[in-house]
Amino acid sequence: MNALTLPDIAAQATHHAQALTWVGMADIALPLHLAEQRIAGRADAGVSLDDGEARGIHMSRLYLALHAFEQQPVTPALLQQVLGHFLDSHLQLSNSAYLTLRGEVLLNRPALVSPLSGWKSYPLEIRARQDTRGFHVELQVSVGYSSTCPCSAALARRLIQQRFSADFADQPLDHADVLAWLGSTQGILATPHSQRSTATLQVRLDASAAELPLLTLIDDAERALGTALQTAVKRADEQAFALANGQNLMFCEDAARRLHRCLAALPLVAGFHLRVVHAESLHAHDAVAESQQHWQPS
Ligand SMILES: Nc1nc2c(ncn2[C@@H]2O[C@H](COP(=O)(O)OP(=O)(O)OP(=O)(O)O)[C@@H](O)[C@H]2O)c(=O)[nH]1
Repeated sequence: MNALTLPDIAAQATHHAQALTWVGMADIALPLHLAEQRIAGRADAGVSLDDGEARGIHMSRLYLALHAFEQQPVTPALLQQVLGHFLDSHLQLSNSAYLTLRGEVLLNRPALVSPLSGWKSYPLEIRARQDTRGFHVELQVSVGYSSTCPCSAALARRLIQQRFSADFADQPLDHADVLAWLGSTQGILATPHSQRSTATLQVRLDASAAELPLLTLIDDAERALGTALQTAVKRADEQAFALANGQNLMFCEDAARRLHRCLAALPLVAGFHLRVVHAESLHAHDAVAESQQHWQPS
């Protein structure tokens, strides 16, 4: 029995004519080349079914077109080529093609002070679309960082001032006594709260972008925040991290504004959306801020 003798249900006419917005496959396992590494990816591949009379699309044609990612790094040109295959293999059926790739890259990050390094993971998503309006590609990546509450820091400082005032009332200030007091927990009696935080950055690339600016996006965002999560940490690194947090006190609004400025300065970015989530240690809920520029949800 060969393909010619097998019934092709997809090619039949349907009894309930209706065009469909998206038809395809979700969560396909797929190796991807990104950031000069091979990662375990997942793909959602689909097309619109504009011919409402046609029973179905040809799933295998979309699936086989994904093989192109096995040999080459993911670039806007490759995404456009694969979407072109989706449409070419669905002539008269589909006007729009969609592809979402998901995965995470591991980047080796140096410690702040010690000569150590370790791996940090960055979840990412790439969404591409080819339709009558043209080719459209978005890159999304999540970046973890630390945020120390500026209000909490100010309140802690006030308590320290009050304790200082009480402990050194009615006595001349002695340098050695003050130094010892500064190093004691009864002197520095309050600390501000910090939280592990996440920025989810989505950028829509300009049509002329030849590469996905994954590393630039991550590096620039971490630089803008100043308190990226660390990997290998010795005490010297932890002390440097404490200093970085103290010098970068951030409400979620502050983090969002820093990142807005950072994304607005990136070349070949036509629009962006960002969302920061501070998983509060003061509350049992999160503090969240969003910002965007020239952004329409896809
Ligand atoms: N359209 C459609 N196909 C499905 C679905 N679920 C499973 N399939 C199967 O996907 C398989 C591949 O479909 P096609 O790409 O049309 O396969 P084919 O007819 O051998 O390939 P072509 O000759 O290229 O059309 C078929 O065996 C379908 O039964 C579904 O919900 N919709």
